[in-house]
Amino acid sequence: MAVSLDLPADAALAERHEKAPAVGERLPVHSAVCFGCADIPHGLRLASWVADDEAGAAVVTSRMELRPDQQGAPGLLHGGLLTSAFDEVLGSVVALVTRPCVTARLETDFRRPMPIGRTLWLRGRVDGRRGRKLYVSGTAHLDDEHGPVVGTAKALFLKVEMEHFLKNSRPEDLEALGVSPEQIRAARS
Ligand SMILES: CCCCCCCCCC(=O)SCCNC(=O)CCNC(=O)[C@H](O)C(C)(C)COP(=O)(O)OP(=O)(O)OC[C@H]1O[C@@H](n2cnc3c(N)ncnc32)[C@H](O)[C@@H]1OP(=O)(O)O
Repeated sequence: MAVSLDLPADAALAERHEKAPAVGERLPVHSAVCFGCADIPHGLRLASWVADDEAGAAVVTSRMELRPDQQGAPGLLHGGLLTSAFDEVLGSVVALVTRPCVTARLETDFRRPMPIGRTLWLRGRVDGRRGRKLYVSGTAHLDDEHGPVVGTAKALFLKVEMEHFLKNSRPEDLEALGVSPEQIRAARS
């Protein structure tokens, strides 16, 4: 049975970490090869900024230009790429609260077609936190931040330890980030 993505009544407010970027700051690319945020030809190339929230929760706004090589139906964005974009935006906003985290469950509702050549503005918010679990939600708007809603998402992210990556990621990618082969071997022994 699918686990609920609804915010539990006893979830705590999820504010930005004291060392996280401030409201208005652009988020740095978190990896030079990330499909979501890096400036690579085949990537989504999302640009993201920290946004304000009345209640003080962590919020991120992201922009995505819809390119001809991202089509599913003729002239329209492939649906899986909206889900990928939400994964990036929601993963980025969660990282303002605590890290590292991974997506455990992500649900997308496709509300309107998304024409190629237009711009998507996505917003992600950490609605609350309970232990390792972070409950997040997102909206995607066409053309500007307050444009028509074309998609919505809800997700659950889980905080993990660095061992998650030391045990599971490809060794050469870890080594490219400065992790030693000894650290990788120790985590896997
Ligand atoms: C600066 C960085 C910016 C990053 C932006 C980009 C972000 C991109 C994020 C990603 O795409 S991450 C890649 C996609 N995700 C994964 O590869 C995760 C694969 N899954 C796993 O590794 C494990 O299933 C996971 C770490 C998520 C959970 O395993 P654990 O062994 O740590 O958790 P456990 O099974 O003990 O479950 C802990 C709780 O979470 C719940 N849970 C676990 N998996 C769940 C799930 N899939 N759906 C719902 N609930 C889940 C589980 O029921 C339980 O609830 P309770 O504590 O209430 O009993």
